[in-house]
Amino acid sequence: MNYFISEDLFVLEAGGSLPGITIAYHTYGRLNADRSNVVWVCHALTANSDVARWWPGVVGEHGAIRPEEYFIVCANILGSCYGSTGPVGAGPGVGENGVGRPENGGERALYSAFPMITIRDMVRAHILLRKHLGIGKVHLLMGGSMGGYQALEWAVIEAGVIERLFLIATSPTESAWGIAVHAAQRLAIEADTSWRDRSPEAGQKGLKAARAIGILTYRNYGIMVQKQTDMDAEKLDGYRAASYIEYQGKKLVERFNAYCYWLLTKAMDSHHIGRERGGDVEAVLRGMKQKTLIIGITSDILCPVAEQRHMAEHLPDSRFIEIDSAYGHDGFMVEGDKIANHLRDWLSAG
Ligand SMILES: CC(=O)SCCNC(=O)CCNC(=O)[C@H](O)C(C)(C)COP(=O)(O)OP(=O)(O)OC[C@H]1O[C@@H](n2cnc3c(N)ncnc32)[C@H](O)[C@@H]1OP(=O)(O)O
Ligand SMILES: N[C@@H](CCO)C(=O)O
Repeated sequence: MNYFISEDLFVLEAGGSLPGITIAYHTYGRLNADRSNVVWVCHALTANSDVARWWPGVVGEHGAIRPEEYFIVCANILGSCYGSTGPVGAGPGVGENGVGRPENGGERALYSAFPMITIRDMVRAHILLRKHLGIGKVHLLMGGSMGGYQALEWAVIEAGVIERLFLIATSPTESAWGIAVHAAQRLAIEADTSWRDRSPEAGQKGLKAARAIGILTYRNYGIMVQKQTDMDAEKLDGYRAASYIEYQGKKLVERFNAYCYWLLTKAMDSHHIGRERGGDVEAVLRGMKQKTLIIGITSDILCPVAEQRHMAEHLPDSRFIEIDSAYGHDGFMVEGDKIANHLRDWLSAG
């Protein structure tokens, strides 16, 4: 893990500011002589900069994007808890779920006093890092779900820097459905009596419930019935599906923080590539010149394929592919091999 620190005032889109920011990031491979082999990956809500770990089929030694060929960068998003500036502080020593203390002058936690951020703020932080790394062109910018939100924004903001795009399970605006899901998740966090305590443990029960709500939208009816149906017809309690959902909530609490989750769902709600650009999403898409691969997952109930098809219809130079996966929205991470095959094929077509 590397850390980039910018000591300049970072003015936020919604009106607040941060006195400086820290960005935690991973790189894999080497920049080639003419700096033309950069692949930048934007991660989704609860992932982190170690993309080779969470997207192994797609990025890494055995993936479509290999460090032998590309200089791969992935940065932890602003507002998260994996080392970048966020509600629980930043820098080495801050634990993933915010528990721990910053070392080496790392930033202190602001908790609920942390200002509102948007997807554009995340992108502007990535741009600072891009410049710091001496990268002039990004050959391929890619992301799924909220990672795709950042990729789209970045491709609009720096049209001359981003050469190609790969977008999966994502959309040019947050849908009313997504906003409603996030509102329900924040209600769960806010209902926790420890919420807003000035502690990294605040809101953990609420976070568990919020993740449980999220899982219902990251999966779907089919996979739940297929994997979690009880065979014991005599049961009256202790069902597998209930235990699965509870376990998923508990697992997230061990690696994520309620303040960050609350803040990042707000940032997702703000996603709209037409904002301050005339409001016309289709016109903004038509103005994007990058060669773009778009993948939708047929069973995705959070960002349904209709959203990706809509993007493909308006982006001037795109290839659109639907993949079948039982996993729904999270198929964008689980189906690494299928995704890698389409990505390789698209990249080799030039
Ligand atoms: C630091 C890191 O961990 S790096 C990766 C961190 N995660 C991210 O980056 C975010 C993106 N990743 C994700 O959202 C997820 O990891 C995904 C989508 C890729 C895969 O989800 P998973 O939870 O691993 O898969 P799945 O839904 O099949 O659940 C499997 C887990 O549920 C458990 N489980 C399955 N059925 C049940 C049940 N009935 N009751 C209780 N537990 C159950 C399994 O034992 C397994 O546990 P484990 O994760 O401790 O091995
Ligand atoms: N499972 C994903 C969902 C959001 O795309 C995550 O936790 O980041």
